[in-house]
Amino acid sequence: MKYISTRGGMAPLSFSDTILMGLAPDGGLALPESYPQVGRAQLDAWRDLSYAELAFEIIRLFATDIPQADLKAILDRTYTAEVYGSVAITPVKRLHDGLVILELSNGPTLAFKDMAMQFLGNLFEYVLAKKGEQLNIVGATSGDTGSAAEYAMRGKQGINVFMLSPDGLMSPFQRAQMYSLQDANIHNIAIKGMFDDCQDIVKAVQNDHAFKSQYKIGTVNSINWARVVAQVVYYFKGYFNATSSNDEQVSFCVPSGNFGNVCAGHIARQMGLPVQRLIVATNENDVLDEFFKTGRYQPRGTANTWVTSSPSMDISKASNFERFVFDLLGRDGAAVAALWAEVDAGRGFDLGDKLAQMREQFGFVSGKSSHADRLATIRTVDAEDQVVVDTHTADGIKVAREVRLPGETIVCLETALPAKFADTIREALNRDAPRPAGFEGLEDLPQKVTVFNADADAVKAYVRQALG
Ligand SMILES: Cc1ncc(COP(=O)(O)O)c(C=O)c1O
Ligand SMILES: N[C@@H](CCOP(=O)(O)O)C(=O)O
Repeated sequence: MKYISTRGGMAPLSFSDTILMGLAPDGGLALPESYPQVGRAQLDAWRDLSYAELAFEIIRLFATDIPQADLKAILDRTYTAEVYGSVAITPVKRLHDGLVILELSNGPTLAFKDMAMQFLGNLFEYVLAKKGEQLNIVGATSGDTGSAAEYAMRGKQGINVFMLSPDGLMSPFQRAQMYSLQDANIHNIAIKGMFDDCQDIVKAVQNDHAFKSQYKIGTVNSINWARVVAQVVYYFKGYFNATSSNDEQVSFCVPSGNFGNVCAGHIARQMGLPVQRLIVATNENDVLDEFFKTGRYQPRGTANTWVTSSPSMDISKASNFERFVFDLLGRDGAAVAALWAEVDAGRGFDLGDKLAQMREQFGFVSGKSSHADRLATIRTVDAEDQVVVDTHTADGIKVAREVRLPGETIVCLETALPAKFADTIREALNRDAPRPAGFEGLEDLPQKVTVFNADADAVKAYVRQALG
């Protein structure tokens, strides 16, 4: 399997080279030349596999340059009950009205990011050792990618992490999770701005080809194909867990910001997983909801991106959306490059003529949620089902209930645990969120962070100095 760029300007690359590359040299994102097709016989054979076995069956279709025994060993040591709290890895629970919650947040940092990031940490270690190389990651987070990456990469040989986060905008728990790490290979940089400013800096660093090659810069954001492919696995597992036969169809409702999670769902559907609809749920930052309702894609600047109580989705420029548009446009890289030139010029674009195709061929629908909706959903799920959900998962449940069709099975992706967003849970329920063992006193630990303006050159100077 070889990888190409969404902007059409990259010679095909192997899986291992793709995951070390980050952004493609033409500024696009990597995708496989085609999606492997999974038929009924394969689904039947996969239904009862363990999570690690299923991950192996799926990822080996994409990671064709890694010897199978090595890939299997990496996956066996990644998806364990010790790391994810149970042998099920991603159990499901059913709400009284039949909605299914797919638990993705039982990993070390209490968010769905651990599902792919733990794999990426082990994969980087393996690939770097084979190639005798090192990697310096410059990443961006709105709250959860950062801690998941730092926990997955801390102490790893040949890897340094420089993680940019929006200064003062993450929850106190999220800040403490990242900034309390004192490992020598972890560098936290708070940017005076929002997540989109951080991600713009990451892309500017990636697009400085001389700097990128001199300092061996890589990514852990969903820019990195390995993140997306590892997320494809839990759509298959969620489907098997939520159904009793491969004759059934399900829909997935996905709290969305950078579009990486639902992009993995789109790829699972393209591979042949029986997915009826992919429901994109946004918070008040509703650029994606606007797109799926009107076809108009108009990313907003920092001044028009709101600080909300589902802060990890405070994103107005969804990186992975480009991967979906590439498929929507029949994989025409030149057309994608032209659309993103419009985006870079601040004009956005209009694909209103493709609305029917988005719904019928690709199964996408969307909805949005507000602070009041979030609080109401947290309260009703607690009262009716005795389950406390986090603010982002609540956005998904709200939208799923709003758009659900008669008889439709909707799997709502749980993207974080409520302990990470304690203030809003207290506001909704008038009591504290349950806090998993091991996180007592987290916010009282000493913190280490450097603050910069949203300036790519300042970040590059910091990286240069830190690497000596
Ligand atoms: C808790 C939580 N929910 C939802 C999202 C949105 O996911 P995505 O950016 O993959 O769309 C994020 C951030 O990515 C998150 O951290
Ligand atoms: N919500 C994310 C934003 C970055 O998303 P990614 O999937 O591209 O890493 C976060 O928590 O940082």
